[in-house]
Amino acid sequence: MTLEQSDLFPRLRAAAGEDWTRYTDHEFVRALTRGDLAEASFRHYLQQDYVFLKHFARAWALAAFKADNLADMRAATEVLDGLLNHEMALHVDLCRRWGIEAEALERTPEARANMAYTRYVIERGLAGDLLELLVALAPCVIGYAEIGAARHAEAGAALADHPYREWLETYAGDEFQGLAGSVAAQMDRLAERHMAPTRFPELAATFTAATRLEIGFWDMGLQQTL
Ligand SMILES: Cc1ncc(CN)c(N)n1
Repeated sequence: MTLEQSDLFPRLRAAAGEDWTRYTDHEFVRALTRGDLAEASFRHYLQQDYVFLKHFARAWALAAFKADNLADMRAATEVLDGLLNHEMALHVDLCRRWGIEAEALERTPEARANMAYTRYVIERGLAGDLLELLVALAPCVIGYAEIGAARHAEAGAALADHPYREWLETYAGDEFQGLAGSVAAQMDRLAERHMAPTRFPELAATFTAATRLEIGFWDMGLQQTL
C-alpha cells in the first residue's frame, strides 16, 4: 500500500492541522534541504538521534508484545529488525563520517526533548493497545518518509554535491518508503478491527502530541540544546 491509499493516516494528519506543517516544514528541515544547516546542529541532531533510535527500537519491541496475532507480531519484529540492522547501521556509519565514533555515541547525554518524545511514545504503548502505540509512532515513521520524499525531490540536481545527501537518500529511499507504507496499512487493519468512530479524537490527540514532540526534536537540533 502507498501512503496515498491509506485511510487513517491522512485523517490523523489533517486533524494535526498546522502542527503537521510546523513539523514537516521546520527550519531544520529547510536548512538541511538547502544544504546550509550549521554542521554543529546536524552533529548534535545525529548524536541525539542515535539515542532516539534505541528507544524507538524498544517501542517496536513493545509493539510485538502488544500484538494479539502472528501477523502483527511479525510486522512489529520486521520494523525492529529494519531499525536495528538497517537504519541504525546506516546511522552509525553516517555518524562516523561526521566525526562521531561509536563509543562517543554510546556516551551521549540524552536531551530533554529526546526524553520527552521517546518516553511519551512508550507510555502511550504501555497504557493503550497496539493501535494507540502505532498512532504515537506514526509521525516518526510516516512523517520522515513524507519529509524524505519531498525534500529529496526539492534538492534535485543539488544532490550531486550536497552535504546532507546521505540523510535525504536514506529517508527518500525505497526501504524507508516501503516501511512507512506497511505501517500505514497495519494502522488501517487495526482501525478496522478496533476503532469505534468515537475513538478517533483520542487517537488524533496522541498523534498531534507526538507531532509536536517531533517539532521539539528539530528545535533541539537547531539550537543544540540538552
Ligand atoms: C526524531 C526522529 N524521528 C523520526 C525518525 C525516523 N525514524 C528519526 N530517525 N528521528
